[in-house]
Formats: sequence, C-alpha cells, structure tokens
Amino acid sequence: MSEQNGCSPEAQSSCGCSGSCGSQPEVKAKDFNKIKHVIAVMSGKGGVGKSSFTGLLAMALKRQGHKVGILDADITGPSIPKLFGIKGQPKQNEKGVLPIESKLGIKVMSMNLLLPNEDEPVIWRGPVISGVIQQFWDEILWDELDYLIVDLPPGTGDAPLTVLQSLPVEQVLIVSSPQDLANMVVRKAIKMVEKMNIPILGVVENMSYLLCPDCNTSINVFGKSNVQETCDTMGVELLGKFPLDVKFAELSDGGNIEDYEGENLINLEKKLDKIVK
Ligand SMILES: Nc1ncnc2c1ncn2[C@@H]1O[C@H](COP(=O)(O)OP(=O)(O)OP(=O)(O)O)[C@@H](O)[C@H]1O
Repeated sequence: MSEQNGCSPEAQSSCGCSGSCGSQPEVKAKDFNKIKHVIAVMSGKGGVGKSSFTGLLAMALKRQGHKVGILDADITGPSIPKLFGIKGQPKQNEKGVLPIESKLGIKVMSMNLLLPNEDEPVIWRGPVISGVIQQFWDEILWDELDYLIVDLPPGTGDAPLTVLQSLPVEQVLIVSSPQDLANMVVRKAIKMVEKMNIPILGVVENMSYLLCPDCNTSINVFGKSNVQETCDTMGVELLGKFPLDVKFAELSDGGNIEDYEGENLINLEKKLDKIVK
C-alpha cells in the first residue's frame, strides 16, 4: 500500500510502515478495475452477524457463477479473513496490491492481511481509518468483479460514512438481531443510508430463533422480535429471519465458512433474485 496522506506515527508503527513506503502511483489500481456492483453490509450494532452475512452473500453470489470480492472495511475489528481461513501477505505488482483468493475464489482484502500478525491491534483515529478504506478502493487490483461486497464496521461513524460517501455503493443490506436495542440502532442505520440517498436492499434478522435439535421447536432465544414492525415503519423490506445455527458458528470459527450449506445460506440464496441485476 502506498503511504497514507497524514499517516500518523501510531498508524505507521501498527502496520509496520516506516512512513516511506512509496509515493502515490500516478496510475491507480482502480483505473484497471471493472467492478459492476458494490453492495455494503451494515448494522447499527456490533456482533449481530454483519461479517457473517457479508460472507454468506459473497458465497451465494459466487455459487451462482458471479465474480465476487469482499472489501473488509472493518479496519479495527476485521473478521473476514478469520471466517474464510485466509492468511498471508497480499502480493503486489506494478498496478497495485492483489487481494487474496478464498477456496471458492472470492477475492478478499482486509486490514488483518496487512498486519505483521493477526493479533496486532489497529489503534488509529477516524481520518486514518477512512484513508485506508479509500486505499482499499483505489489501490487494490480487484480486476473484473460482478459484485464487491463491503463489510462495514458497526455504527454510523467515520468508516461507514467514508464508504457510503466515497465508494459507488449501489445498495445496502442491513443486518439486525431480535433484541430491542438492535432494532433501535437499525433504525439509525436505515436513516443514515436514506440521508445518503442510497437504496436499501432490505433487512435480514439474524439469530432470530433456534431450532431445538430434538423436537424441532423454534425457540426465541432473544425474546419476541419487532423487526417486521420496524421494517413496516421505516418502509424497508424484511428479507428474512435467519436462525442461530451451531454448525454455522463452528464452521466460521474454524475458518471454514465456505463449507457451510445450511439454512442460513439456503434462505439467502432464495432472496438472490432481489439482489442479482
Ligand atoms: N446465525 C448464526 N448462527 C450461529 N452463529 C452465528 C450466526 N451469525 C453469526 N454468528 C456468530 O456470531 C459471531 C459474531 O458474528 P459476526 O462477526 O458476523 O458479527 P458482526 O456483526 O460482523 O460483528 P462485529 O460488530 O464485531 O463486526 C461470530 O462468531 C459468528 O460465527
């Protein structure tokens, strides 16, 4: 990656950059990229399954034969490489930095792939984080993609703002969970996206219920959901309620999300006609 304008000392020490890692190239990788559709995945609240749905959406599109990439814009809490079991330093050529490909062939770029080790914290201020997100767009050689899925950090702060303002995001998928708190912050996220005049693809409620493995009864682990009412009030579509799935948690924790074939993927695949252009 080229030197970040205004790259702070703490940023340099965290990424291992000496502050002299090169000047801005005249021709940027983005000039060689042909990215047809950019979809951002957003949630107001952390831990509701935003990265999981970024991964599932990318897998569903890839399984349909599309060329897919994931830009992990969660710079301080990147989890995409862990879900996909991706490690290693991205290579670079004269045009830009190459994303790393997953087992299925999904192209991934994440801050965690640029750190000396994955446990290294990124302790940067908002403007530096925004700069790195911009670099992921400008300097990564995504080449030809049908879909670039952008995993946003939770909330409505600097980083989501940068993505929604500076990247050509076509649609936003909102992820929520049944807790009332999640619903409240989802309303904030929806309002933010609307203020930016970007269409909302819909809302998915993750961790909606748990199916008892013995009697198949549906258990509302987090209590009654109000997501339908929230969507009706906000005028956005509820794309579905997705279960808590132990198999999904195990596979993604082990870096094998791409081996998952369960209900969350099947349900999402059924909604792809709303996404595929
Ligand atoms: N439907 C599900 N069933 C079981 N486990 C799930 C499900 N969805 C997500 N998880 C698990 O919950 C944890 C949090 O999910 P994830 O990292 O996708 O959330 P996030 O919203 O992206 O979090 P963050 O705010 O940290 O970015 C992960 O360990 C993931 O495997």
